[in-house]
Amino acid sequence: MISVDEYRATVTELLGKSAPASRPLADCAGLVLAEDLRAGVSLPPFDNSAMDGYAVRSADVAGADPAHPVELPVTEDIPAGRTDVPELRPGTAHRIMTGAPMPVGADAVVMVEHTDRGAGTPGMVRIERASAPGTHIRRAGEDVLQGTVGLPAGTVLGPAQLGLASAVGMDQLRVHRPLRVLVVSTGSELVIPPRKLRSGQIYESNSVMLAAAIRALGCEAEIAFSIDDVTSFRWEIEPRLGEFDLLVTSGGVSAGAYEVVKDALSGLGVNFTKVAMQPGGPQGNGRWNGIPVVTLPGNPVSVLVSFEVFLRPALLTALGHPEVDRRRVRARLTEGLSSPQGRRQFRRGYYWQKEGEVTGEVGPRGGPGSHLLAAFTQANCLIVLPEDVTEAPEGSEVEVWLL
Ligand SMILES: Nc1nc2c(c(=O)[nH]1)N[C@H]1C(S)=C(S)[C@@H](COP(=O)(O)OP(=O)(O)OC[C@H]3O[C@@H](n4cnc5c(N)ncnc54)[C@H](O)[C@@H]3O)O[C@H]1N2
Ligand code: MOO
Repeated sequence: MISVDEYRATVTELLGKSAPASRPLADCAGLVLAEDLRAGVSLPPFDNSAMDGYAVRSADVAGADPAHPVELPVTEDIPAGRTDVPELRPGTAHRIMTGAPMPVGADAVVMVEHTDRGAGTPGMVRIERASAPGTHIRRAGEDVLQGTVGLPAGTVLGPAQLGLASAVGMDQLRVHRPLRVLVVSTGSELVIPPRKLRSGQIYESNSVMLAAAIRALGCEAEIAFSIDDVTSFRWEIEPRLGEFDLLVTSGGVSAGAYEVVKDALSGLGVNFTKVAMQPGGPQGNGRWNGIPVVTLPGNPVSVLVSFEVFLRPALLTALGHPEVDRRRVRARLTEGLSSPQGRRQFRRGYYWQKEGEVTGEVGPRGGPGSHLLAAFTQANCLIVLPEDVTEAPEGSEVEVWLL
């Protein structure tokens, strides 16, 4: 048997790191920047008004207050987007909107609320507040300077990062290309909803879960199925391999008489092994026609736990993520648990933290059985019981991975 950590490292190495590729900005959410992004323009690109109001010379409105307003002629109107902004002559004001370029000659903006909005003498505005130099002006480059690194390589592209990329003029970004994954469920007992079940058949669930988990990381997933027949498995899957960066299968890897994945891929470059964990013991990995293959056991909970323990960190590494682990915390068990000697057990649990308490609590959801999928739907974490632990009493502290 191979250890969890050793197997995780093997799968991570197998997937490697995805090559950089250019993608439209709209398709980059959640992906990782592969190269430094230098700003093509400064932000703001020009001095502009932070308020709707009047651009003035501060000297012209010094001493203005509601009792002693200063009246100035309004000589221009500058909405945002105006590109020909005339100079402000001394003793005049320009009406200006938020985001509009500051005219040369103006050094302050008076908010419209501190004026009569031009409602008095036609063509004039009454300024009722003094304004120090620089008031309500957003300076060119105060956010980002042209030519500097706006986003370093390795940045995870969330809404703010994508917004900044667009703000400095990018329509494409160099990111670690998301992997295209072929997800194959195997089993002659499987039926895809809404077809009718016959006795002895079950509805398929692994491919739905795996595809959702893979897509949630930003990768692409396609689904295929195979009955437990080596010839039809190879016939269905082999011709499609070239379109994908990774093949993930479920089922057909343990010790029975019809282990389609094991029988089809043993000797072709895929190694089958047992990992010292529960669930998720029977595993396989390698290459088929040069394409990385990860074979997961068929039980649905084993599939999801194997994804969390091996595939998720490997895929995140391939995508260039700086952080590949779930957040891990210590929590007190609300119920005693037992675990097989020599295997790392991952139990489904629900974690919560009472207000004011440093250590949270965790209770199991469902037993250790790897067919108990409904219990997983009520879980928000995995409880980790190390290889040397066979009993974890109520009240003891355990490691918890927050999902
Ligand atoms: N003699 C032994 N038997 C088993 C061992 C063992 O070591 N010796 N290991 C057990 C463990 S642990 C697991 S996990 C399973 C893994 O078996 P396989 O990977 O070969 O998976 P299958 O037998 O094909 O399926 C297991 C179980 O899961 C259901 N299944 C499979 N695929 C799907 C799917 N896409 N959607 C929903 N459910 C699925 C399948 O019907 C079986 O009930 O082996 C144990 N046996
Ligand atoms: O190791 Mo199996 O994956 O318990 O269900």
